[in-house]
Amino acid sequence: MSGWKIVVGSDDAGFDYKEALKKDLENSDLVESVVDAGVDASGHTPYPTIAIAAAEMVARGEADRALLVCGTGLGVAISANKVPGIRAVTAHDPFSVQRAVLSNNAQVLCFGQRVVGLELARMLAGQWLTYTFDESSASAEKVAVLTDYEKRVDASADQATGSSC
Ligand SMILES: O=C[C@H](O)[C@H](O)COP(=O)(O)O
Repeated sequence: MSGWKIVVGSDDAGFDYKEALKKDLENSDLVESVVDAGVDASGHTPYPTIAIAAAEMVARGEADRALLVCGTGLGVAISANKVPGIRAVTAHDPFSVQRAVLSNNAQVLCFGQRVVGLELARMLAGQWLTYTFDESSASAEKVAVLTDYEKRVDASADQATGSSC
């Protein structure tokens, strides 16, 4: 592949880290493009708005991955996980970041600016870029349980509304 297409986003509590991580991503050979879903320096958009917008970009295939920051990394993860097809995690240690991709095929990584040091966050984001989920791994059938569940929920919603497609 030519490089990751990444969308970054944060609320005001994660803005400084989002800016620093965005710069790192823009300078990485492993990254093809970086889109910034906000906020800007004076922005006060609530974290769910930003996280959902970024996760929707991933769900639509406009980005491969999202890197999201709020105060704890929890709110952006909860929000991104509301978007069908998205697996978002908060991870502040190297093993969890690695397994988020290799075990869970998570497309969204979330950090808490009030939780993790900036240099550790930068290092973790750099490592995150080196991992790719192996669709032939034993983990794939476990992740498929999630996608199958989402399909079933979708199908029952369609049935309830009488939609046929
Ligand atoms: O998860 C939420 C985030 O940490 C957010 O940045 C801060 O939210 P709060 O102001 O409601 O604590």
